[in-house]
Amino acid sequence: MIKRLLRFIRKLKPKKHDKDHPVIVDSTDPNVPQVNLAEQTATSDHATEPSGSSVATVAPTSTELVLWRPPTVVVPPFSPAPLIYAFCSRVPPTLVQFAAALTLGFLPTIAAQLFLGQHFFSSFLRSSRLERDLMLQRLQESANIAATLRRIFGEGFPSSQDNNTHEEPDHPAVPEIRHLATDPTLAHPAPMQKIPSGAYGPRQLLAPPNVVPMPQLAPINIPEAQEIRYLAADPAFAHLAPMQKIPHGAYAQRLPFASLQSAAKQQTSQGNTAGIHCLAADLAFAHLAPRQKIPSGAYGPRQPVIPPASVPPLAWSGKTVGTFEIGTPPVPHPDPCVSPKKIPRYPPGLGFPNEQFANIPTTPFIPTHLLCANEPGPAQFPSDRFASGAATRGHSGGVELEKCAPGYDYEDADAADARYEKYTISANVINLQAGMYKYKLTRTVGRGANGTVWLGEGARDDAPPMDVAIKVINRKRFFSTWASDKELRQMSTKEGMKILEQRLLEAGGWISGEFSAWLRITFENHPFLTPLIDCFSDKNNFYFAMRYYPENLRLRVSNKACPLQLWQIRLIAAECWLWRSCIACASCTMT
Ligand SMILES: Nc1ncnc2c1ncn2[C@@H]1O[C@H](COP(=O)(O)OP(=O)(O)OP(=O)(O)O)[C@@H](O)[C@H]1O
Repeated sequence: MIKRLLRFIRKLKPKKHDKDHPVIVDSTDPNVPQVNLAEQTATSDHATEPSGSSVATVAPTSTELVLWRPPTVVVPPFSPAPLIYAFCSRVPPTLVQFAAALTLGFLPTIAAQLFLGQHFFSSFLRSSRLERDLMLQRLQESANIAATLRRIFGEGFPSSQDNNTHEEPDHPAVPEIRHLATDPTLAHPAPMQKIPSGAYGPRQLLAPPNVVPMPQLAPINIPEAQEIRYLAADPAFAHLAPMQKIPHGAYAQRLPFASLQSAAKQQTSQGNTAGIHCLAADLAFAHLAPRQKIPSGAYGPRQPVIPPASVPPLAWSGKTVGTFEIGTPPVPHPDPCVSPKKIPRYPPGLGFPNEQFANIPTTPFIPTHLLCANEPGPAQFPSDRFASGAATRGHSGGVELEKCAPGYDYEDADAADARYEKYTISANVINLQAGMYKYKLTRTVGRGANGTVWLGEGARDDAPPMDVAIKVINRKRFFSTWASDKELRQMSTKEGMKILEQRLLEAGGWISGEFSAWLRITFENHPFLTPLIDCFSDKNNFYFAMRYYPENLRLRVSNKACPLQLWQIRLIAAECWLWRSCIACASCTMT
């Protein structure tokens, strides 16, 4: 009796569904997304019936691997189902479907499967719609990143179509998900990847990937934010790099961009640069989120990586960079035994040089005061510092710098250490000496809104030379960009002087702001912005010395000797974009 019962139950058991079997989709069901239907019908061989019930033979796609598929049945063409649907429009469609299946002669169990399947299918689709919205949002962010990339790298940057072909070939996730699902050591990610149990058969141990073994290195404590870089640069995991670049927790919360932005602002105000890195990585790889939910540690502890010999040292002559880094590494002092040069606390003051500029009138307008970060505001600013009568006109086109106001000892200022001392030009090389440092400026490398950047070699007696870029801001030219010609011409009047005083304060405030922002960047080891090495001034110019970068991003990308991968560029672009979007807030806390 029991045996007969078992045989009967076995008979009732549904047949294992076959991926080649057709799927019944009901286009009248509001829970079935029309997009999917359209895609399926467009890409598959199918017979559509007038009622909207269609039978589609769908080739499995990468998305289907994570989709739960309802049990499948074959619906013969010209089935009476449409008629039944038409007459029973008041009955819930799933029940109608159940009845229809029975009418068509299906076993009750299969009909029931269809009924249940419909429920599962619709509830799954609801969650999948969320995924799709998320995906759309991520795509939008990707588009923004792509726009940033194009802004940085110009039109030479591959379009999004090229991106897809490089980064996401047809079905890159399929073997990966299979591996994860079948690998017992990684079985724990499976539930998060929505892979139904047994979807890929019994889980089997995979052979280890064929990679060069890593030399055994002492484990080091790598901050979370760098994990992504190490993982991708690690030869043992290089095969995972195109798909697996997710730092720990990056997707714990999937943040929309606005939240990312405010989180970045918060991290910035706390000086947490590692946090910003993490957020940037989240942004850069968010498009992978729906498919990539691999918890940290899934691939064992990360190891530091010795850079390939082909990676050239970036800037410091005679020095190699210790690890393969994408962003701005902290600038090492040329000689670790020598304590870094003290950077002046305040920017040098704003004055007028004894130099000829056609647009500057000869009326005496002689500021004698050095502007500092703690300068009093305009109301308390001593108006007598413009010693209109005291100026001596050295020549027809310019004004001379007056001596410092009595009581103001320039030598006492922090900037005094680094003050310009010698300035000679020989054989097209400009020699500068500022404190213990000597600089040889050989050529200009760029021009910005406020000054010119020179390439130079910086040296001090007790340390090896280093490449530096020196931004030279000419005082007079700089000030003339703050005060209009008309305002400068009015300086003989009291009102005109007031305006100029205001302009002078604004200009000094800008220099002070630039200076304090740079100091903060330097002392906080900012990940994306270059630190200040030295800062000094003379009566003509302000000098800001920083590390010299022989390549800009565009050149770096096209450098064939040490090419950047698309994901690295993507990360850099995300960092730029995120940083740019919150720099306004950052600068208000910087200055
Ligand atoms: N550290 C550096 N190493 C190499 N080249 C540099 C460096 N800094 C600047 N340059 C070059 O000099 C150009 C001008 O730089 P600068 O910082 O003056 O630009 P900017 O930000 O437009 O100026 P500003 O800050 O006055 O608005 C850059 O476009 C770049 O080509």
